[in-house]
Amino acid sequence: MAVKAKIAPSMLSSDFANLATEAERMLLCGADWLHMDIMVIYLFSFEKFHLFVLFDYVEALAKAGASGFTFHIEVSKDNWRELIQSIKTKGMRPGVSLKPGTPIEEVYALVEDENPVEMVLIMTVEPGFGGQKFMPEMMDKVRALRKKYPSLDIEVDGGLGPSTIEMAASAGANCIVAGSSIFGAAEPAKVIAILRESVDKAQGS
Ligand SMILES: O=C(CO)[C@@H](O)[C@H](O)COP(=O)(O)O
Ligand SMILES: [Fe+2]
Repeated sequence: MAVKAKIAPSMLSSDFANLATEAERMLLCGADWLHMDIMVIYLFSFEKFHLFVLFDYVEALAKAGASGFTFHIEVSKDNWRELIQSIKTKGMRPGVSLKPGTPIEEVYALVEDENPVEMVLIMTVEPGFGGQKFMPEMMDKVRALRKKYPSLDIEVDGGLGPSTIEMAASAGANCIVAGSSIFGAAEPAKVIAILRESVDKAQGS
C-alpha cells in the first residue's frame, strides 16, 4: 500500500529570531509539517527525567498546538504505553524515534501494541544539530520496517536533501525531515518538491 509523502522542514535550521515568519514561509513553499526538535538537558536522575518532564512536555506541546509528539524510545522504555495514551488523549499523533545505535527491533512492540504509535522516526545522524552527514547504513532499519509494516509512516531525520533522498525513499521512508538542505537553499520550494517527487516515485504514486 502506498504511503503519502510528508515533507517536514526542521526548524532547528531556521532563523530563530523570526520563527513565525520562517514557519509561514515553509508552509508557502509546500511543507506538509513543521519539525521542531526539543532537546532537554537534565541535571537530575534519569528516572526523575522521564517520569516528570516528558509528561509535562506532552501537556505543553498540546497547549501550544502541536499535531504530533514523537518521543525517543531510549528515554521511554518503561513508560511508553502511558506516554502514547497521554499523547492521544491530548489529541496529538504519537510517534517513536530511535537513535542510530538503537536496534530497530526495539520499536516493534510499540507499532504492534493495541494502542500503537502512528509513526517511527529513524535518526540518520546522531541527534544534536543540523548539517551533519547522512548515515546510509540506517537504511537497513528503514527497509526492515517497511517490509514489516507497508502502511506505517516512516520518518527519517538528518542529512536529508536532494543528494541523499533517493536512498531514503527507495528504502521506504515517506516522511522526510530536512533542515540545512531546505533552509540553506536559494529556492526552498524546489528542494521540497524534489524530496516529495522522490518519495512519490518510490511509492508508485
Ligand atoms: O534532529 C535533528 C538533529 O538532531 C534534525 O532535525 C536536524 O535539524 C536536521 O538537520 P539537517 O541534518 O537536515 O541539516
Ligand atoms: Fe530532528
